[in-house]
This record gives sequence, structure tokens and C-alpha cells, in this order.
Amino acid sequence: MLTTENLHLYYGQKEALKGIDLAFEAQTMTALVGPSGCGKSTLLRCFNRMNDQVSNAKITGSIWFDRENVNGPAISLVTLRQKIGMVFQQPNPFPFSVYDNVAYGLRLAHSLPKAVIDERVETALKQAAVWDEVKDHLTENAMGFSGGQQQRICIARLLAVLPKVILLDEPTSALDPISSAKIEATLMQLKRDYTIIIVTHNLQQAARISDRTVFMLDGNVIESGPTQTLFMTPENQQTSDYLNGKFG
Ligand SMILES: Nc1ncnc2c1ncn2[C@@H]1O[C@H](COP(=O)(O)OP(=O)(O)OP(=O)(O)O)[C@@H](O)[C@H]1O
Repeated sequence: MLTTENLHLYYGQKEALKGIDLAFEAQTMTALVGPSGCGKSTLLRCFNRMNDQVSNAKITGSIWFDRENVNGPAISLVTLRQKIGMVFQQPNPFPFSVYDNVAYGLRLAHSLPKAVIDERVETALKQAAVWDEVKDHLTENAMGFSGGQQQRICIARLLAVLPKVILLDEPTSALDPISSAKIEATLMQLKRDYTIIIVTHNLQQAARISDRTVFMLDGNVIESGPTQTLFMTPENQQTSDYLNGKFG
């Protein structure tokens, strides 16, 4: 589904990713964990070329998605970001109605009949497990909802354009525990149909919801594997020390 080969990323002189070789499986949730500054967000942002916006960022090596080179000249950024969508730490709905938020990408990419857009908006809000809370308020401004509801509206906005991969950068760290639990439950449902990569500082969260975990340190992947194995019987001493809270 998604692989990296000898991926390096430099911010000016600083090498933030030092030769990453990873394969992400379809219908699997992979957690990226590691101490602050180890390169988790940088790696995540490579998958849908968000680092293009950073003027001093330079990438070498390859990322393959559906047999296409993500960094190749032939790739369309609009199509790439529709197929590989991203959810951020802070919910970032547009200052429009709930309906217009979720319909936004659909209207951009296609000229679909209103009935089809209505159906896709409803399906996406149901998939994001926020339909029951917003169905009677679809014309209200999305920014007027709680942080957790806003985050699920953002997930619905992404789902409406039928992505294959969902990238999440600490999606619950700005939310209260109840909202976080709802997002986790939503992600558990979504991983049946999507490839999910989540950056999290919360090791309990990674252990609860991910199938695979990648432990990074100083721009390198130290260890990756099934979450249970990595947490219960890490092969590397640095992984063990990090999971046991000896540094981080
Ligand atoms: N735009 C930038 N310019 C220069 N250096 C950067 C830039 N963005 C990130 N870095 C550096 O690259 C390294 C990796 O940063 P990154 O944000 O990917 O780490 P992270 O593991 O996601 O950290 P955190 O958990 O704190 O979010 C850090 O040393 C960071 O300071």
C-alpha cells in the first residue's frame, strides 16, 4: 500500500529522517511513537507531501503509494491529498456549516448532483461517528461545536472524498478524555477499511488501538512490528527503555 525506501529528509543542514525503510499494510493502523523531535511528524508529512510547504526541506529516497512515486513529477498533489488525507492535532474545520465542511472536497473535485453530495455527506458523518450529534444542525457553523465534535467533522470531511490512507498527527492530544475515547472508537471502526498511520505521544493509546508500532529515535526507525510484540517483548534495548519511561 505505502512504502518508503531509504528516505532522508533534511531541513537545511539538519537531517531529520536518516534513511527510513518501512512498509505500511492496508487496513492496518500503524502508530509512530518516539521522543519529541525524533521525526514522527516529519515522516507523516512526507506521505502527502506536506513538507513541500517547508522552504528548506529536501527529500531523497522514495515513497511508493499504489505503485506510484509520491515524490515523482507525474503526481498530482490534489489527487494525492484526496487519496492520502490528514487530520491534525488541533481540529481545523472551515468557518462554514457542518454540511459545507464535509461537502467541500466533493464540490472541489467533481460536479456531483446535490442528492449524491447529500448522501456522501451523511455517510461520511456516520463513518466518523458524529452524525447523531450533528444531523439536526447541518447548517450551523462547524466551529460552534465541541473540540471532539469538530475533530470528527474534520475526519468526515476527509472521508467524504474517499481516501485510501488516513494520516493523523496527535489527533486527540488537544481533546478531553471522553472526546479522545470517541475518536479512538471511530478509528477502530475505520481501520477495517482504511490504512491508518497515527503519530501519538500517548503510549497507552498506541497500545490500545494500533496493530503495528514503529519506534523512532533521532531520525531513525529503531524497531517496528506488531504492537503487542513490540510492547511486550521489544528486541532493542532503546525501545525497551523508552517504553519503560527511562527517557522521552
Ligand atoms: N521546519 C523545520 N525547520 C527546521 N527543523 C525542523 C523543522 N521542522 C522540524 N524540524 C526539526 O526536525 C526534527 C524532527 O521534528 P518532528 O517535528 O518531525 O519531530 P516529532 O517526533 O514529530 O516531534 P514532536 O513529538 O515534538 O512533535 C526536530 O529536531 C525538529 O526540531
